[in-house]
Amino acid sequence: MILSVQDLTITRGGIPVLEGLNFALEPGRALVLRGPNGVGKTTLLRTVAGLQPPLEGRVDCPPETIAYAAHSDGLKAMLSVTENLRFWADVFGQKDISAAISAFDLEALADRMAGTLSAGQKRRLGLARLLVTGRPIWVLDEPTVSLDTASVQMFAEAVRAHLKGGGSALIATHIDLGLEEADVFDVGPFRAKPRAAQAGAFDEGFL
Ligand SMILES: Nc1ncnc2c1ncn2[C@@H]1O[C@H](COP(=O)(O)OP(=O)(O)OP(=O)(O)O)[C@@H](O)[C@H]1O
Repeated sequence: MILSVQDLTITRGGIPVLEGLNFALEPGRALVLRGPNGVGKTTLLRTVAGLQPPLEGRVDCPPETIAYAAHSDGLKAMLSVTENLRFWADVFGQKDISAAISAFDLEALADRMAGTLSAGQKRRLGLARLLVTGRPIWVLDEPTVSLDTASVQMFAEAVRAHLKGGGSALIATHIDLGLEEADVFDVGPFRAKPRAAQAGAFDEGFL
């Protein structure tokens, strides 16, 4: 499944933030989004994931092919690690959670309630969820926040395995993931020129 973005202009709070974006992401490829704080990377990922419409242009890719991991982990605090993964596997119609547990070294934590995990352990569990979605296109917003060096490598290995299996990944990050095979797209030059705010901003619900 190819993700294609054409002549995209995106808004936040009704104000255009990035414009004239064009890129494609093919199976087996990773694309790292770079750009300074506040430039619009999160807004771009939300638009690609179908959570908000673009102001102009289009995203060609069925939203049901995308697994989106936002800043927040979205874990169920009162469920165990295993129960969290089973829950998400059920949502996505998948059966096997063992690969997700081993890819993110969660065996020793399998019976712990998610709410009792450390920040980095929660992040590992949040990322392990990607593996139980069965979805080919991963759209990831700052996936390595709270991760130590070994866990960043673990994450990079999981992405690499996903690419080898024909998946793809669009990742906004400020750090070096050690994914030499990834392409890099600096969105900084695509800052939108000032325009009047659009009426009826729709994204306040995401605050
Ligand atoms: N509800 C809102 N109303 C108005 N402006 C907003 C709203 N939410 C975010 N913004 C602004 O939209 C711009 C784009 O934000 P976004 O989160 O997409 O940036 P980012 O590139 O992901 O930043 P970072 O690297 O800090 O995560 C920022 O300047 C931000 O202040």
